Amino acid sequence: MMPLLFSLDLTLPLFQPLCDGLPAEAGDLEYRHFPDGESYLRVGSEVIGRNCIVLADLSRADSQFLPLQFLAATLRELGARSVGLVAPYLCYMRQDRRFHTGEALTSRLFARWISQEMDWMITVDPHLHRYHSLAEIYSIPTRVLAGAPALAEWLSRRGEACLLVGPDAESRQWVEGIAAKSGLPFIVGRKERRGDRDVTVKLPDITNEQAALHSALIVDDVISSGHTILQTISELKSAGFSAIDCMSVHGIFAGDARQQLLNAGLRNLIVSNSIPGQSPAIDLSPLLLEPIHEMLASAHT
Ligand SMILES: O=P(O)(O)OC[C@H]1O[C@H](OP(=O)(O)OP(=O)(O)O)[C@H](O)[C@@H]1O
Repeated sequence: MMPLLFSLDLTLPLFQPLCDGLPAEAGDLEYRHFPDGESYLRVGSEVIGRNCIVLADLSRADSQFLPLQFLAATLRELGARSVGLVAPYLCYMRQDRRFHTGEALTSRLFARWISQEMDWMITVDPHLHRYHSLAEIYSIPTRVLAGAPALAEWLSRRGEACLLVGPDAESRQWVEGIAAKSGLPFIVGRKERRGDRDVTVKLPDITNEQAALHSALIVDDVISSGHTILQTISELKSAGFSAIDCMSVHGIFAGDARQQLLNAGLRNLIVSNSIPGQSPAIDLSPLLLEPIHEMLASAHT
């Protein structure tokens, strides 16, 4: 029997491609709020003995997490055979240690709560910095997919020579992967973060050959406040680059970050459809289909 695909938001750009591609039956879910703001959920589909997949946008997790947990727990109570989570963007990964005494280790707490309600989880390029794998904090089977091949494919379709630029050491993995596929040169900068919106990015010396390209493409995993990219744009402008683009797997764009980046002279802002509402150029659904099948198969064994 086909799996059931549920989401609290049926307008998520990945919902229909996953329904069609898996294929999966769209789960019938009523989700609304009571006048006091509390969530009301009612599952209309018969879920007994069925594999259920929940597609979730976690880019605004503080309002999205509780209804997600209500949904997963309800599917389980109603007799679902398994409940798996597809969270293309995985939130709460940046507080991966106590930087100051007494801080909440939110990455670990979030992972514990998700692991209590879900049987498995698939995500794309989670911010793994001081953790080496999700298994350090998630106790359920997880699968991490790399967005870089999809980014590289977009780049090869565009066919414009450019210098690939990673703003910080963490971005090296994506920039290097894309450079290997495209044969384009790359550099990686050094970032110092002093606060949420207080970062400095310093790029290494740029060779004459690299500068002669005039076109640069900044590659990063996630854009939040946009300050990492703003700093990188400023460095590239000082080095004489006239066409600056930015490509990121996850475009969160907190506040007016998107507009600030465009005002700073960014030519194109290329993001995937992991998060709704950003005119995505890169479709992640082809990446997700096979891993979801594999998770469903292993949930049976
Ligand atoms: O748009 P912004 O608000 O600048 O945030 C996005 C940046 O933050 C993350 O790294 P972070 O600076 O958290 O570094 P980390 O690898 O030390 O966690 C991420 O890799 C981006 O580079």
